[in-house]
Amino acid sequence: MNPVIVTNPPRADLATVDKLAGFGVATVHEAQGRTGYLGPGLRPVHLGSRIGGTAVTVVCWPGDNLMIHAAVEHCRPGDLLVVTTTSPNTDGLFGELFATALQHRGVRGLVTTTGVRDVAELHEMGFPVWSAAVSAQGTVKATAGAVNVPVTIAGQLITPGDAILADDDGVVVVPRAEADQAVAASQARVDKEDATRKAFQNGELGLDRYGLRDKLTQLGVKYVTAEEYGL
Ligand SMILES: O=C([O-])CC(=O)C(=O)O
Ligand SMILES: [Mg+2]
Repeated sequence: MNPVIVTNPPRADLATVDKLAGFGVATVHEAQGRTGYLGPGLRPVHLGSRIGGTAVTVVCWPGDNLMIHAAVEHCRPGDLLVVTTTSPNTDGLFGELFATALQHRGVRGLVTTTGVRDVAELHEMGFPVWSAAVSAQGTVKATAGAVNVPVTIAGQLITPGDAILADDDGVVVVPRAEADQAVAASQARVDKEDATRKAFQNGELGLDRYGLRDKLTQLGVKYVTAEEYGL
């Protein structure tokens, strides 16, 4: 671990981030070729938020939130804090006091591979959090880590300034350089799904709409009566 704090990294355009957030995590993940999803291990502490922001990354040591304190002063309006640790740890590194400081700076939310606490207060404040755990376990402020360096969560690379989108389905990262392309691809997917939804509302089957009957035949799937099957 190289202890470093990187200041003012370039960020994705916030209007573009807001457009991406509006599409939702599943749509953007699909639209960018089923990449960027940070996995089912990161869950919203409270349901019902759909946000996007630009990543400020933090690498802490397990059970140590020193670098979150260091990161706060480098946060700008529109950012979203992304915290991970040098090895897996579910202690409650983050709570309402950090959220208060971040809200003051215009930070939109937190994504962390650790645990968080003060969840009732976080809910009351309207500060959205995605975490691996809820844990009251307290932590120390002792060990140097890093702020605004590239990190990997669930195999996905997050570079500071990338777009991070989060909703009830989880969290997805969109690389800064690919944000415009992801907007176009997501809009195309929404248009396609709008047409599919209308068709389903009219009773059309996915089997016919997607040409899946032939596929079933090709795969050797046979129709048999319940009697033939012995039911
Ligand atoms: O202070 C801590 O260690 C974490 C916390 O509970 C808070 O931010 O309120
Ligand atoms: Mg607290």
